[in-house]
Amino acid sequence: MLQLPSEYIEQMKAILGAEAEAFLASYRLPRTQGLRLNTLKIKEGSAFADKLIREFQLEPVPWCQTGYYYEEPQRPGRHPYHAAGLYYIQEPSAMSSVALLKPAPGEIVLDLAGAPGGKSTQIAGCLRGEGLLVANEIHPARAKILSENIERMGIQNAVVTSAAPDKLAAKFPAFFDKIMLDAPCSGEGMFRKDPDAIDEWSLDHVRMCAARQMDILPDAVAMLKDGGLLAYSTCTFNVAENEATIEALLQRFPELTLLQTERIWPHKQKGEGHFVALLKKNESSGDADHGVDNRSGVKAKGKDKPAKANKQIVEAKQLFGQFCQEVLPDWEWDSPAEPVLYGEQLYMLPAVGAIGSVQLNGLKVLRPGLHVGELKKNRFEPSHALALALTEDKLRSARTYDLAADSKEAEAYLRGEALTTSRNENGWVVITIDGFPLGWGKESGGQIKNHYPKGLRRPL
Ligand SMILES: C[S@@+](CC[C@H](N)C(=O)[O-])C[C@H]1O[C@@H](n2cnc3c(N)ncnc32)[C@H](O)[C@@H]1O
Repeated sequence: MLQLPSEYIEQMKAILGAEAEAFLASYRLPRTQGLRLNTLKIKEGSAFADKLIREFQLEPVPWCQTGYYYEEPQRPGRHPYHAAGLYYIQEPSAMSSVALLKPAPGEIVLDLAGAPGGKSTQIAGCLRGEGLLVANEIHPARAKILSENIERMGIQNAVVTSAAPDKLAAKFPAFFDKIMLDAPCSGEGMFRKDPDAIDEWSLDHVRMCAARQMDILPDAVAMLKDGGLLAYSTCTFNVAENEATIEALLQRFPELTLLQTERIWPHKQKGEGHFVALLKKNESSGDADHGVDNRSGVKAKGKDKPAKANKQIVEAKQLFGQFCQEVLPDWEWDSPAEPVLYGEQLYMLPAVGAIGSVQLNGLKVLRPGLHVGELKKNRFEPSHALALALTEDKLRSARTYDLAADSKEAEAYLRGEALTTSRNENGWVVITIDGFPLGWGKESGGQIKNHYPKGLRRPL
């Protein structure tokens, strides 16, 4: 049984009254674990989705259509399908906030406190490749993990930034249709998963978290379009960081209306616990759009760009085009995108909602759209992100080498080893498992050199 601070027990008794006993008894039960299918790669209701459900003995999460529970001893996070981005491991109650926000294809959405990426990848699934996701995380090391998860899930229409909320708000006033703020909190719903979180808990810490949430929220409000929706969530139970924070926010911003709140309790539902509030920013009567129209900004800058930079982009596009002819004949962009070069790295920035390279200037951007590849002295080297973004339709006539998920070869590839083939082909090849892309290899003379990123390789 976990040792809970007496002040925490008192707090929960004050909130829950007669229910507190059942709540406290939930600490004797094992934590709940879940995963969310990546609908950018697997169709809901498909034979493959059914196979995964059987293989990992998954049970549906009631509040999220793509969410499932799994139980020990299943370890889906260790399976090669995880490396292929077929699902995201996520605590089931954490799936509730995006389910309430309901991002829709074509919308411009911000995930303000995004790492490690549970909500961001769920939002991207809802957008289905159309629209734009800005996934932000203030802490650089955590932003890197967020960026890797965006890549693994094969998301094309996301920009990953690492900025403090006020810096982001200065760049994106009244810009987003929907904003998710999964706020840093005292994490009372994390105690079963991470007993160390109990040591960090104190009433002072709760007060500090509530104050920090009130620091971040005005920046979220500033970035929301009139008529836009804001989902605020925490994985904590106390009132100060939840209902009281929302109350203070409504007092300060009369243009906000509270539409709904939801709580998941571990003694009532199968989940570790979550709070979410959905707020609407009312339409203002006059100056409707305070958004910076950056389409014109991008164009103006485009004209001013040194000829050399434009020439480089044209060359980069040509090299990528040649590469596609040879390796990915069916490649097509799912939605409009603008090529951008960061040094030798070619990205495709979603041309949605007037976001442009100008607007990103001055921000730490880890991923300005899909990383397509690197230019290396008149040759093009494809990026890992490009492989992971390949869907069935784009792989149809691609050069591939398929491995069975349970094969020794799949394990060897994930460890970074070369593969031996009996075929006589040369050039870049997409390594797939059971038809899903896992990374790149380069084939020559019966050998496939391993291009799985070194940082992702599994130890022997
Ligand atoms: C609850 S976690 C986000 C989890 C994430 N939404 C997910 O679903 O995977 C809160 C995040 O807020 C970040 N954070 C901490 N202080 C912050 C601040 N002052 N402003 C914005 N974000 C902050 C933390 O680094 C952490 O990654």
